[in-house]
Amino acid sequence: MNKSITHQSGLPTMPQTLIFVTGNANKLAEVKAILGDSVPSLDNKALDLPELQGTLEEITLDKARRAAEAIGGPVLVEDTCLCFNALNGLPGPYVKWFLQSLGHEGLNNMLAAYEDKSAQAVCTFAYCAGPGQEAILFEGRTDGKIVPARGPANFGWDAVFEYETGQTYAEMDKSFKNQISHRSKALDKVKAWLAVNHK
Ligand SMILES: O=P(O)(O)OP(=O)(O)OP(=O)(O)OC[C@H]1O[C@@H](n2cnc3c(O)ncnc32)[C@H](O)[C@@H]1O
Ligand SMILES: [Mg+2]
Repeated sequence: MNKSITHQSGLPTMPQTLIFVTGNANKLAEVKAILGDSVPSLDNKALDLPELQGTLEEITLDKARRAAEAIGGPVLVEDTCLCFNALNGLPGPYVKWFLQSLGHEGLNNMLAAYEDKSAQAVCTFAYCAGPGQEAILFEGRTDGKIVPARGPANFGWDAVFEYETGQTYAEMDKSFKNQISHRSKALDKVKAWLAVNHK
């Protein structure tokens, strides 16, 4: 079994609306585009939840727990990491703060001392059925490399993450990004799980 998905059999089906808690409008747009009508009861709430420091699993589980407490019902959250292989996975879950402080150029400069510019984009969704319930994780990873910024700069580090096609995420058609991205790989697993467990 894929260790990033923890299936819980025998869970009751839950007819309530599932709330995707994110303060990030770009994430929301991609999630809607990828899921389409496959999860008809999905709604959104923009909360900027405090995020624990730790491994990406710990951070996402804690985020889901806090979101379920805030919403009082079933929630979906996700945390996105950008992991530089030369830096043993850093900045990882802290990329938001590195990007905010250093910009695209700074992210490139972090790798100036290394020949290895390879990186992984990692998306971890967590589903939590409600306050006090254990969350379930769904992970997707896409390999790429860090390059000087190319393409529109309106979504995070899209402009510095180059995929194997030679395009950065920012240079791609949105629909192509949504076929190969870390987020779409994680959402494939979410979709399959929700189809069985959340009707
Ligand atoms: O409310 P939440 O969902 O937490 O939204 P956020 O923007 O705070 O997102 P994260 O905590 O997951 O931080 C991830 C950082 O990576 C950025 N990011 C997320 N997904 C991305 C993607 O597909 N392409 C480029 N940048 C992305 C995002 O803008 C943040 O700077
Ligand atoms: Mg966040």
